[in-house]
Amino acid sequence: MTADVLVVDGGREAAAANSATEVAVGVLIDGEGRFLLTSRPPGKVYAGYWEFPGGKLEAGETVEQALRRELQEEIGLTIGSAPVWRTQLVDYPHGLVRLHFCKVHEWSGELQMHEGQDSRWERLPVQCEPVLPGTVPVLRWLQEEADAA
Ligand SMILES: Nc1nc2c([nH]c(=O)n2[C@H]2C[C@H](O)[C@@H](COP(=O)(O)OP(=O)(O)OP(=O)(O)O)O2)c(=O)[nH]1
Repeated sequence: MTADVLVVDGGREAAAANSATEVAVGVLIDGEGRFLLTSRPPGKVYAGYWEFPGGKLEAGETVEQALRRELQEEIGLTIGSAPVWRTQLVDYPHGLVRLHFCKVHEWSGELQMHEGQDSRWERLPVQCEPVLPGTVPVLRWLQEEADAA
Protein backbone atom coordinates (compact mmCIF):
# COMPACT_ATOMS: atom_id res chain seq x y z
CA MET A 1 0.00 0.00 0.00
CA THR A 2 1.30 3.49 -0.80
CA ALA A 3 1.30 5.96 2.08
CA ASP A 4 -0.25 9.37 1.49
CA VAL A 5 2.88 11.52 1.42
CA LEU A 6 2.96 15.25 0.71
CA VAL A 7 6.22 15.89 -1.17
CA VAL A 8 7.59 19.45 -0.83
CA ASP A 9 10.22 20.89 -3.20
CA GLY A 10 11.15 17.43 -4.45
CA GLY A 11 11.47 15.99 -0.97
CA ARG A 12 14.52 13.86 -0.34
CA GLU A 13 15.94 11.10 -2.45
CA ALA A 14 14.87 7.56 -1.58
CA ALA A 15 12.34 8.48 1.09
CA ALA A 16 11.84 5.82 3.75
CA ALA A 17 8.61 6.20 5.70
CA ASN A 18 10.00 4.36 8.69
CA SER A 19 12.64 7.05 9.25
CA ALA A 20 10.11 9.81 9.84
CA THR A 21 10.43 12.27 12.70
CA GLU A 22 7.23 12.24 14.75
CA VAL A 23 5.70 15.67 15.38
CA ALA A 24 2.76 16.63 17.62
CA VAL A 25 0.75 19.63 16.43
CA GLY A 26 -2.10 21.45 18.18
CA VAL A 27 -5.13 22.90 16.42
CA LEU A 28 -6.40 25.14 19.23
CA ILE A 29 -9.96 26.22 18.59
CA ASP A 30 -11.56 28.94 20.74
CA GLY A 31 -15.19 29.54 21.68
CA GLU A 32 -15.74 31.65 18.55
CA GLY A 33 -14.44 28.92 16.24
CA ARG A 34 -11.16 30.69 15.58
CA PHE A 35 -7.91 28.72 15.50
CA LEU A 36 -4.41 29.72 16.61
CA LEU A 37 -1.57 30.07 14.10
CA THR A 38 1.99 30.94 15.11
CA SER A 39 4.97 31.99 13.01
CA ARG A 40 8.10 29.86 13.00
CA PRO A 41 10.86 31.54 15.01
CA PRO A 42 14.08 32.91 13.51
CA GLY A 43 16.77 30.26 13.14
CA LYS A 44 14.40 27.37 12.41
CA VAL A 45 13.85 25.90 8.97
CA TYR A 46 11.02 27.82 7.23
CA ALA A 47 11.47 30.74 9.67
CA GLY A 48 8.60 33.21 9.41
CA TYR A 49 6.16 30.71 7.90
CA TRP A 50 2.84 30.27 9.70
CA GLU A 51 1.94 26.94 11.28
CA PHE A 52 -0.01 25.38 14.10
CA PRO A 53 2.08 25.26 17.30
CA GLY A 54 3.79 22.02 18.24
CA GLY A 55 7.06 20.14 17.94
CA LYS A 56 8.93 16.87 17.84
CA LEU A 57 8.23 13.96 20.16
CA GLU A 58 10.97 13.09 22.64
CA ALA A 59 11.83 9.48 23.47
CA GLY A 60 9.04 7.69 25.31
CA GLU A 61 6.43 10.41 24.86
CA THR A 62 2.95 9.94 23.47
CA VAL A 63 1.70 12.50 20.96
CA GLU A 64 -0.51 14.10 23.62
CA GLN A 65 2.33 14.29 26.16
CA ALA A 66 4.66 15.86 23.59
CA LEU A 67 2.03 18.37 22.56
CA ARG A 68 1.37 19.36 26.20
CA ARG A 69 5.10 19.87 26.80
CA GLU A 70 5.68 21.78 23.54
CA LEU A 71 2.76 24.15 24.07
CA GLN A 72 3.85 24.89 27.63
CA GLU A 73 7.39 25.58 26.39
CA GLU A 74 6.48 27.56 23.28
CA ILE A 75 3.28 29.46 24.05
CA GLY A 76 2.72 29.13 27.82
CA LEU A 77 -0.57 27.21 27.65
CA THR A 78 -1.43 23.96 29.45
CA ILE A 79 -3.79 21.98 27.27
CA GLY A 80 -6.59 19.64 28.27
CA SER A 81 -7.52 16.61 26.25
CA ALA A 82 -5.94 16.47 22.77
CA PRO A 83 -6.91 13.40 20.74
CA VAL A 84 -5.19 12.90 17.39
CA TRP A 85 -7.50 14.18 14.64
CA ARG A 86 -5.49 13.62 11.42
CA THR A 87 -2.00 12.34 10.55
CA GLN A 88 -0.01 13.47 7.52
CA LEU A 89 3.40 12.34 6.29
CA VAL A 90 5.40 15.17 4.69
CA ASP A 91 8.65 14.69 2.76
CA TYR A 92 10.70 17.91 2.99
CA PRO A 93 14.24 18.38 1.70
CA HIS A 94 15.26 18.75 5.40
CA GLY A 95 13.62 15.47 6.38
CA LEU A 96 10.57 13.27 6.50
CA VAL A 97 8.06 14.21 9.21
CA ARG A 98 4.89 12.52 10.40
CA LEU A 99 2.56 15.22 11.65
CA HIS A 100 -0.05 14.23 14.23
CA PHE A 101 -2.64 17.02 14.29
CA CYS A 102 -4.69 17.17 17.50
CA LYS A 103 -7.76 19.30 18.07
CA VAL A 104 -7.68 21.16 21.38
CA HIS A 105 -10.69 22.96 22.85
CA GLU A 106 -9.58 23.41 26.46
CA TRP A 107 -6.47 24.99 27.92
CA SER A 108 -5.36 27.15 30.81
CA GLY A 109 -2.76 29.88 31.20
CA GLU A 110 -1.97 33.07 29.34
CA LEU A 111 -0.81 33.01 25.75
CA GLN A 112 2.88 33.98 25.76
CA MET A 113 5.28 33.71 22.85
CA HIS A 114 8.42 32.24 24.43
CA GLU A 115 10.43 31.87 21.21
CA GLY A 116 9.92 35.24 19.52
CA GLN A 117 7.03 34.01 17.38
CA ASP A 118 3.98 35.97 16.30
CA SER A 119 0.52 34.56 16.86
CA ARG A 120 -2.92 35.12 15.35
CA TRP A 121 -6.39 33.79 15.98
CA GLU A 122 -7.61 33.09 12.46
CA ARG A 123 -10.71 32.09 10.55
CA LEU A 124 -10.99 30.59 7.06
CA PRO A 125 -9.75 31.77 4.67
CA VAL A 126 -6.62 32.63 6.64
CA GLN A 127 -5.15 36.10 6.15
CA CYS A 128 -1.55 35.35 7.15
CA GLU A 129 1.04 34.09 4.71
CA PRO A 130 3.15 32.23 3.85
CA VAL A 131 1.72 29.10 5.44
CA LEU A 132 4.07 26.12 5.95
CA PRO A 133 3.48 23.52 3.18
CA GLY A 134 2.77 20.78 5.72
CA THR A 135 0.15 23.01 7.34
CA VAL A 136 -1.85 23.73 4.17
CA PRO A 137 -3.76 20.39 4.23
CA VAL A 138 -5.11 21.22 7.69
CA LEU A 139 -6.75 24.36 6.36
CA ARG A 140 -8.38 22.23 3.66
CA TRP A 141 -9.65 19.70 6.24
CA LEU A 142 -11.09 22.51 8.36
CA GLN A 143 -12.80 23.95 5.30
CA GLU A 144 -14.23 20.54 4.40
CA GLU A 145 -15.62 20.19 7.92
CA ALA A 146 -17.15 23.68 7.75
CA ASP A 147 -18.72 22.88 4.37
CA ALA A 148 -20.19 19.62 5.71
CA ALA A 149 -21.64 21.24 8.84
N1 LIG B 1 4.73 22.64 14.70
C1 LIG B 1 4.42 22.39 13.43
N2 LIG B 1 5.31 21.77 12.61
C2 LIG B 1 4.92 21.57 11.34
C3 LIG B 1 3.64 21.96 10.86
N3 LIG B 1 3.56 21.63 9.53
C4 LIG B 1 4.74 21.07 9.20
O1 LIG B 1 5.05 20.67 8.09
N4 LIG B 1 5.58 21.02 10.29
C5 LIG B 1 6.93 20.47 10.27
C6 LIG B 1 8.01 21.50 10.25
C7 LIG B 1 9.18 20.75 10.87
O2 LIG B 1 9.80 19.96 9.86
C8 LIG B 1 8.50 19.83 11.86
C9 LIG B 1 8.44 20.41 13.25
O3 LIG B 1 9.73 20.54 13.72
P1 LIG B 1 10.23 21.77 14.63
O4 LIG B 1 11.64 22.03 14.28
O5 LIG B 1 9.28 22.90 14.58
O6 LIG B 1 10.08 21.07 16.05
P2 LIG B 1 10.66 21.52 17.44
O7 LIG B 1 9.91 22.74 17.92
O8 LIG B 1 10.61 20.30 18.33
O9 LIG B 1 12.11 21.97 17.06
P3 LIG B 1 13.53 21.82 17.73
O10 LIG B 1 13.31 21.43 19.16
O11 LIG B 1 14.21 20.78 16.90
O12 LIG B 1 14.10 23.18 17.55
O13 LIG B 1 7.16 19.67 11.39
C10 LIG B 1 2.73 22.60 11.74
O14 LIG B 1 1.59 23.00 11.39
N5 LIG B 1 3.17 22.79 13.01
